[in-house]
Amino acid sequence: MNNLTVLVIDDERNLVRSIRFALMDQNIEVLGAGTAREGFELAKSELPDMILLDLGLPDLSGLELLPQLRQALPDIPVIMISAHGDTRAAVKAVKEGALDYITKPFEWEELVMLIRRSSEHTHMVRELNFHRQRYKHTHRLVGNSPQMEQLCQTLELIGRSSGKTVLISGPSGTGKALVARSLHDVRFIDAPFIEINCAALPEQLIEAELFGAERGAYTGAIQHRSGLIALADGGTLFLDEVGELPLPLQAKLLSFLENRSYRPIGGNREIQADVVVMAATNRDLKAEVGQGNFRSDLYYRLNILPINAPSLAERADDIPLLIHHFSQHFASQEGCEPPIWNTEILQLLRRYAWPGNVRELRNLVERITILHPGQEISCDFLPNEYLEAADMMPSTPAYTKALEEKERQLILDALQETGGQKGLAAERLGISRHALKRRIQRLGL
Ligand SMILES: Nc1ncnc2c1ncn2[C@@H]1O[C@H](COP(=O)(O)OP(=O)(O)OP(=O)(O)O)[C@@H](O)[C@H]1O
Repeated sequence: MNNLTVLVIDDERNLVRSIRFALMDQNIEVLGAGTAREGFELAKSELPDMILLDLGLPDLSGLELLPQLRQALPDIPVIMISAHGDTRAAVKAVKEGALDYITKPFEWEELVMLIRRSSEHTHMVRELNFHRQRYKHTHRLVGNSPQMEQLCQTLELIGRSSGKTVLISGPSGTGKALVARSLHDVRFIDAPFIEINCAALPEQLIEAELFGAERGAYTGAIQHRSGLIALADGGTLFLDEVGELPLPLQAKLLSFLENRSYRPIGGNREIQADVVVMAATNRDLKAEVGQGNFRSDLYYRLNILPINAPSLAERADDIPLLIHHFSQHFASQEGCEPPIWNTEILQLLRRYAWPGNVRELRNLVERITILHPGQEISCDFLPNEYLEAADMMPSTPAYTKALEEKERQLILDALQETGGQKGLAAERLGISRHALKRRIQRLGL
């Protein structure tokens, strides 16, 4: 772990000393304060990575100091220290903004785990805030890998240009629709964003949807119908899956892109529309041109400002951040606690190939958040296909061995401390009994 600084606000000097001693070999520096006032001043001057705050202090109670700390230093997580029988107050503190609580006397491993978790949490929150500040308009796109930074920069540049035609390419589920929406947000404050999926409707309907139709233009057209281009006037028209557009309509779209005017079905006058056209495709349009499925003139007309949405495997560095983001999102949607993903599973998911890209990741996180709220998530929670696929991926043997060794030691310690009682040991490790059994078998213990 990198150097961390923890401020312990507790009037038991011995406790501060033993925490300092216990955390020494973890590279964690411990500062101590015996009163609320002293703690508050030290927190402001030293800006520790987290604060351990006792509920009972001589001047103010921990519950009284907590809101002051949250207000002055909202980025620093606070973990409450409670004595036995004081759980109710600790739970109240968590409701009022503390990240967690720990009960005296501590289990040192539990304390280290709590500190580690909360430091990861803070790190993620800071990363997300930093990213959102940097690219104000593209804040919907989560990720801070070099690929995403590059993408956000490109979006800011194109969004501020006067370019009116953009082609967004990339595999399915990489966020092309989100890219289009972010680009729209860079350029417009309050303008329509109109979307159509070219693969979802038959040819005749797409034509009527896009260009509109005059009354009596075809059977069933009993009144004049405005098209989506008219609705998008002054804003953006987003053509999703443009590669699926039938050839006759490709010609009509090309004519619109060239003249920025069109004729509704059955109409005899040209209508002007000031529209930014963003088209997205998961096909290789150039290859489609070669095969005669896509008009080359339309391809070149669309491809003036190309944007490439990278696959998730290409930007695996973003996976932990995306998992954190979606866990928070679904937990707040469901009104539950987000699950806690352990390091092992994050490593495994970084190595997985993600054929369904961010959409697949989002679905996985949704499922796990709903089924296992607030739980610590290890690889045992993953469907088999992930384990099998990740097993096939190369990982360094030294890494795998070190991980196994660590796991073996943790399990042996837990079993020894609980006199070999598997149920208790599993509880101590924060995993299910079944998961513990599987690991014992796998590690040949
Ligand atoms: N960088 C990202 N940050 C946050 N959410 C993302 C990101 N990329 C994609 N998503 C989410 O993943 C899901 C799929 O994204 P989207 O529909 O934009 O992909 P797409 O490339 O347009 O897919 P398709 O080609 O299948 O239409 C959406 O729920 C979207 O919100």
